[in-house]
Amino acid sequence: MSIDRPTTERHQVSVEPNTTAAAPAAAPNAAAGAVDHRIEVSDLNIFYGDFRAVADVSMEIEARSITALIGPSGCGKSTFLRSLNRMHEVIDGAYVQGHVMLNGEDLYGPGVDPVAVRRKVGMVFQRPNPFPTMSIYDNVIAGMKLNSKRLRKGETDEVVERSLRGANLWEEVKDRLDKPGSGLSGGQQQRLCIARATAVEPDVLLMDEPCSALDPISTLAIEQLMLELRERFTIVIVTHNMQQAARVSERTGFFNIEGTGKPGRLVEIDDTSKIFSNPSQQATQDYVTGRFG
Ligand SMILES: Nc1ncnc2c1ncn2[C@@H]1O[C@H](COP(=O)(O)OP(=O)(O)OP(=O)(O)O)[C@@H](O)[C@H]1O
Repeated sequence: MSIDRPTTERHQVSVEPNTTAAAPAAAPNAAAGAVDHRIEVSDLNIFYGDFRAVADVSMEIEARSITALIGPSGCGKSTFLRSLNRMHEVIDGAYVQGHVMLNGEDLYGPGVDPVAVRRKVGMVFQRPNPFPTMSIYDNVIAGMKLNSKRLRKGETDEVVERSLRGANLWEEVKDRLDKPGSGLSGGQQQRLCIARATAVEPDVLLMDEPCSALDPISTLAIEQLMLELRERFTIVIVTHNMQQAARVSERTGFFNIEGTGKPGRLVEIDDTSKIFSNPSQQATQDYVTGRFG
């Protein structure tokens, strides 16, 4: 889409799901009575003007787990992901019909402020996009500043350290926090973007092909980080890399498209191990075994 295209990364045949990522029966650290950050999407249709890009999606996204969205190019994965924090609305003429519930609140309900939605539902993009001239420190607190709260230095120091530690970046940058974020490697920049997204303590983290611009070592670091972050956040990731979906996610949703000009649809969503070994739908089987896409 006009949103970033994937690079050369393509899915492979014969993907072995990583059973170590198997879904815990209950959210790992969901305290009794705590609000769980589960998402319920019902009858969601997403339009760019007259064009319906995504049709009739209903799904439940489990709290504090990783849900991967896979499917061929143009089937609407990024569009759907962006609709989960109303990010698609930055495109003129884009709108949705349907409901996205988070913590019992409809993110599309009357009077709901999209900026408030994006505070609860953070996003990490395909290409690391730290503010280039801003220091590492200021990058981390950029979102908090936008939220307009006046912050004391002691407070921000604490947030910066906590967020960078949480993104497994602290040790690498603690001695150069005043240097520009653009001076970091691609993988470090992506971890900086994750620190920035988590600094505002969102409930949900959306990741749109977060590793597709990274080398294998940095990819591994981000995947490891995702497994740690799922203890605290509900994570939804779009990926073209089926091994990645199998390695990190507990649930996988397969989207498909019948042809050019047709809307993308959710074919099925299930436990990742089932999607890759014994999916319910033939189209899913064909896709995960590399017969098309
Ligand atoms: N800004 C836009 N205006 C109009 N149509 C758009 C826009 N962005 C995306 N689309 C269309 O919406 C459909 C879904 O695109 P989307 O990028 O969400 O699919 P995708 O599955 O994420 O694709 P890819 O894997 O190639 O990134 C496509 O037909 C695309 O051309």
